[in-house]
Amino acid sequence: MASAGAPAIELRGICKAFGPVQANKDIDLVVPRGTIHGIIGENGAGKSTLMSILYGFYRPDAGEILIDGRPTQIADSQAAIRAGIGMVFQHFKLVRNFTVLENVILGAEDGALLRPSLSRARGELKRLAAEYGLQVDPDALVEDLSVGHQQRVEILKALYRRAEILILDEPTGVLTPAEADHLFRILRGLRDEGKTIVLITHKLREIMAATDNVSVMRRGEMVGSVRTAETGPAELAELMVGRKVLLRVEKPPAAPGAPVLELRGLRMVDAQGVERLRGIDLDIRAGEILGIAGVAGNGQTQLLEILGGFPEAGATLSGEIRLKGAPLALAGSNGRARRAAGIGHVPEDRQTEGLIMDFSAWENTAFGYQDAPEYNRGGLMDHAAIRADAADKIARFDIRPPDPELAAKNFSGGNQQKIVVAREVERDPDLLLVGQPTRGVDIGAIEFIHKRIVALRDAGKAVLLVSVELDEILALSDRIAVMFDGRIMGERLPDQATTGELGCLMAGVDPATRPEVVS
Ligand SMILES: Nc1ncnc2c1ncn2[C@@H]1O[C@H](COP(=O)(O)OP(=O)(O)OP(=O)(O)O)[C@@H](O)[C@H]1O
Repeated sequence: MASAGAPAIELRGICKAFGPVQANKDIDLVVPRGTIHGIIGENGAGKSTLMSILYGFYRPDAGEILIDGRPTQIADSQAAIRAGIGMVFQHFKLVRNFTVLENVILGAEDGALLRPSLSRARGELKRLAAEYGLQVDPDALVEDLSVGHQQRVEILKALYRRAEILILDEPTGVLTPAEADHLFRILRGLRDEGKTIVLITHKLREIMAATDNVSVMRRGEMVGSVRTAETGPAELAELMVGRKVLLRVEKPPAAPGAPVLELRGLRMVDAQGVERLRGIDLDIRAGEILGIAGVAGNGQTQLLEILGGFPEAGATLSGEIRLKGAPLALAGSNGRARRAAGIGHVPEDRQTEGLIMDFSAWENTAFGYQDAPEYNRGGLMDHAAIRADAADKIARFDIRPPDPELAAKNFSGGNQQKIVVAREVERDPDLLLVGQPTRGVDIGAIEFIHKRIVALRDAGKAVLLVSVELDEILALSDRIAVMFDGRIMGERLPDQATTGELGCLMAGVDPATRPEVVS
């Protein structure tokens, strides 16, 4: 039995070090039952480490965990599940070629895939889905589901295991705005049923909209817990970063010059014969930021990959790309050749495309630019020069920990992103391609990355920005193009576009022809 009135979670004096890095220092945290509790903090502040301790992935070096008032040892994730704790990770842990039902029961029951238990499980899954608004077809293969639906499966998996506490790590990073709204409705529903939710996010908007209380971490320490109703974004930002943060982008009006990138009739058919780009015409001028808005999966990824010089294997391309008036090869190119031509590229997925995760930070800062004269001496790569350059970038971008020898995989997500941005922006490219530049990045670093992108524009460079964050598109872009189903649905100026209008274009509806759909 739970002690009446005891908090769902209480952490006392939790400490955890990774070598010299003290990821959690003497952390206390109280999460009352039946509440949504936000955890915020800069990249590398120790949020994921703390939640991984609660979920049994790491053993703390010191400290105590109480669940419902009872001291509880959580040696592994099975123990966490027994204690009623479920976790939804940033990168889902589903088996892609299994059905929803198979994924939900996998590991939850003895003899998991036996028929009788399968039919019982199906009934239970349907009940949970109906009760919490988590509709999803039990027989669909996970690989055929949208990201939002895959996340529902993760939540259903936790509920099926009778989780009373649900931890979500950056759950909206991969969702569309509509999917994110739906998720928060679900979380409020779960809270109202008495469940306890812990939400890690970098988005203060989500903290303000969805949480009851919020705790702030900085550099491994817990610096404060407050009731959400009694605080605001500016105060939270300051607590997180330890200084005032501008929550908007300051930029002078653009002064566009000659076209840097010209696309004419760019088409791409993938190896399965699906037409992903259906004739893209775009111009980007020197000194301007063109933002491409759109729901993920409408061709933005393919566009960036082609421009960046690594189109999907087996794709057929046609059309024309010109960089400063000179034609660029469509296929048969590569990222190094594109970079040498003056195209910098911050890919959408830093882990698979932006970094080599097992390589050190210093090696990664040269990735794609190995041929640069300053990195080579006497026909050999000059490791000392690359290391010195990396140390300089680490200092100027405040990458933490400031250790050039650390493998990319051992940096937190936001610091990994800074390594990629530092490498590409510092090269002063004529055209910078940026995909989701601030995904998983804290607000201090967002401010910094946005400033660097604007500075590049002000130095007369062209920027192509792809982001699923409409706020980011609106804040940074000088012009906005909306992509839907492999086409440009329309172009708008940011100060003339409403989010309703952009939302319509993102859903494939042109408000110019159907004005009744824009409120
Ligand atoms: N397995 C590991 N080995 C070495 N260092 C690690 C490991 N896991 C985390 N760290 C370090 O511990 C610190 C805390 O990382 P953690 O991932 O908990 O931060 P976070 O607050 O979740 O960051 P982010 O918002 O970027 O996800 C960081 O300095 C990170 O580099």
